[in-house]
Amino acid sequence: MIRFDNVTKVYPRSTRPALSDVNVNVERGEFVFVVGPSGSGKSTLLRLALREERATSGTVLVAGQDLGSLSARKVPRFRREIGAVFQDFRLLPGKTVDQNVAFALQVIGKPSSAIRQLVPETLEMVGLEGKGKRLPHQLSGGEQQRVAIARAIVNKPQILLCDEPTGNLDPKISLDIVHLLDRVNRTGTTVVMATHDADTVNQLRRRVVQLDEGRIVRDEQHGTYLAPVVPEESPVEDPEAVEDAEVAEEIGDLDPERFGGEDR
Ligand SMILES: Nc1ncnc2c1ncn2[C@@H]1O[C@H](COP(=O)(O)OP(=O)(O)OP(=O)(O)O)[C@@H](O)[C@H]1O
Repeated sequence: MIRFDNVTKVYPRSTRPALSDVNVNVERGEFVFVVGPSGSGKSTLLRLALREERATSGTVLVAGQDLGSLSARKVPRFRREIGAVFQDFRLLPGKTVDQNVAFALQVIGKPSSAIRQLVPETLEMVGLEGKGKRLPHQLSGGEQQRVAIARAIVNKPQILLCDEPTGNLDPKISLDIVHLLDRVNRTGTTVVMATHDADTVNQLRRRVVQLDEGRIVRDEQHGTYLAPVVPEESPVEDPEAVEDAEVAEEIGDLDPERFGGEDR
């Protein structure tokens, strides 16, 4: 369903490849976590699969299409097969929940009778029944992400690509969202989710593809993820902060209150 053969991606004006000779094959119906530290290439992998970017070399095949030879004119039709969910939800702020989800169908010319049926059905599936008339700002973060998922799946895409969908949510809500994606997967949709979130990866025990500096370093069925430990920053490692501290000390030396200035 998604296949990368020897894929390398070097962004313009960049010397280091964002992805380096990546080979991965995601079968129809799989649920795959793409994990790795910041900058390891997770988003780049998803952008290539969505044809937002093109590979510098190698072949990207998605839903039977070779994306290297797909003309720009055919990209919109290709994207209809694919739902996408992002960390920042990307909802239309002036439209209600119903309208946000319906919009995804209107742009592809679905008749209004189908829209009237599909929108409530999908909102029920994501647990948002009764919230269709609200605007995005009247929802919690977790609920907004459910709207984004409803919008992504309302057209029943073959593939759902999710880039850090739980990045802005607290741990319990994140787990609810991942369980929802798991349910979507069980309806037959292939799901690929990029994440830093080790807890949710370890709860689900699905396939884990781990990237490091643009290379696949691990690919395990029923995998786990041990997120790298980021060393704590030393409070005085910034040279400007050190200079500020020294200046503050000098000013302190001149502080009249500290040196009997009140006697002057
Ligand atoms: N549009 C771009 N132009 C140039 N370099 C880019 C661009 N997008 C990403 N990169 C670089 O490519 C590398 C991989 O970035 P990418 O966003 O794919 O990583 P990531 O694993 O998704 O990171 P994060 O978890 O922080 O989102 C990084 O070195 C990044 O700086």
